[in-house]
Amino acid sequence: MNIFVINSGSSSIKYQLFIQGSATPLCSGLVERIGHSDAQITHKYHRNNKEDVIRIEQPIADHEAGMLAVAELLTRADIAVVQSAEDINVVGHRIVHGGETLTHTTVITPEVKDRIQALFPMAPLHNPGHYEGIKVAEKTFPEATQVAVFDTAFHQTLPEKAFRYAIPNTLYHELGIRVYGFHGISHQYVSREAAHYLSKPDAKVITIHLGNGCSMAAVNAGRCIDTSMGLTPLDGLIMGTRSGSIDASVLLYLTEQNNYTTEQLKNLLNKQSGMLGLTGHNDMRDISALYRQGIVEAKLAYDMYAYRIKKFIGAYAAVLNGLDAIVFTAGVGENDALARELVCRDMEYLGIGIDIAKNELRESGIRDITAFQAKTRVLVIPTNEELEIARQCQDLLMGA
Ligand SMILES: Nc1ncnc2c1ncn2[C@@H]1O[C@H](COP(=O)(O)OP(=O)(O)O)[C@@H](O)[C@H]1O
Ligand SMILES: CC(=O)OP(=O)(O)O
Ligand SMILES: [Mg+2]
Repeated sequence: MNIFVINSGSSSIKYQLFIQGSATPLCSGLVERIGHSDAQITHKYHRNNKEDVIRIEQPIADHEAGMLAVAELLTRADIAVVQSAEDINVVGHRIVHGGETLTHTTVITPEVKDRIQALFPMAPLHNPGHYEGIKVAEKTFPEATQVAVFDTAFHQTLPEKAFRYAIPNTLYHELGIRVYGFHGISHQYVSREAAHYLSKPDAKVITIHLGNGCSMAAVNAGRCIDTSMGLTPLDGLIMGTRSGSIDASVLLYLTEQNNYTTEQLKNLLNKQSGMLGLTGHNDMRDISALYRQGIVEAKLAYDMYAYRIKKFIGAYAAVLNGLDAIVFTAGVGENDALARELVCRDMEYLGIGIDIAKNELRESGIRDITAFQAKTRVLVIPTNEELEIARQCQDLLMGA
């Protein structure tokens, strides 16, 4: 069985093709900077037992165009990862928002598609791209079983005291307004990897997923008990273009005093805020370069970014009533030593400290950057949402 996994984030599409049971993909790739004229596809595949890479730079207007380009690469005769589209048996899709009804990995039916579409307002940067991805995959791989794996599923174990908002009960019961939480596929994967690494199945772990979107989870013995995103992937940490937590009155103020429309507010908080709003850039590579040049906006933005994470670490150490490890993951978490250093600075009270030299090393695999004799382990664990999705597809279809 060949499983093709599609992970579309807000700014990128990642994909991997697995043979059932193998953790090493036949090919993998990344479409970056979707919506920009200098978008890029990096496609890696194996030929004659060695890895080849193709890089294509071309404008990619949206997720549909990105998906079409990927589908073409997969079956391109000169690469021949698969002979034809029929060789793909399963397509696993990452779906950010499953709401209250789509709580487990499931085969995609017309009804599932309708529900994903109905959730567009709750994941405006994501579910529309996923929906396009499903439509393209159905056309390109008509023989394959399409499977949805939800970012919200891992957070279904949150206790009610953690997932409810203190607003009238009817808004929860009638409209489903509650904390759902996101990046669950990643939090699940890295928290399990951390527990293995620590040889401690009942480990208390805080996972910190810092990509374009950023979120944290408190995981106790493999069960998620709290998380920083909410009804939508806007709440919590400061992100590339999203504000994270903000007093809801700011929105009322802007509406009443400055005539902002809901469309303007949506754009403001989702697309113009976060690191972009503070520095004019949303890619941490650009912002860290500015930080090192001493640009004050970049310094303040990094300090705010790290400070918000610190506050959640404190909160989650409290709700876990203990802490074995914190885990950094995703694009920023895995690559940005400065962000990790600022987060872990002055955290001795919680037993957190990092080895500055180890923090700067660039190595693949799990990295333990804990300072000598610090009580809480600080780990950098590369996430692999695609492998987690492939495993969940396999479990669903093989009945494991
Ligand atoms: N070497 C690096 N240093 C700092 N940040 C990086 C580096 N590489 C990638 N990033 C950051 O990772 C982000 C993308 O993370 P990723 O997890 O792939 O996000 P998403 O899934 O939301 O598209 C980029 O916006 C960039 O800021
Ligand atoms: C939920 C979310 O924000 O996802 P991503 O980080 O992939 O945009
Ligand atoms: Mg992501």
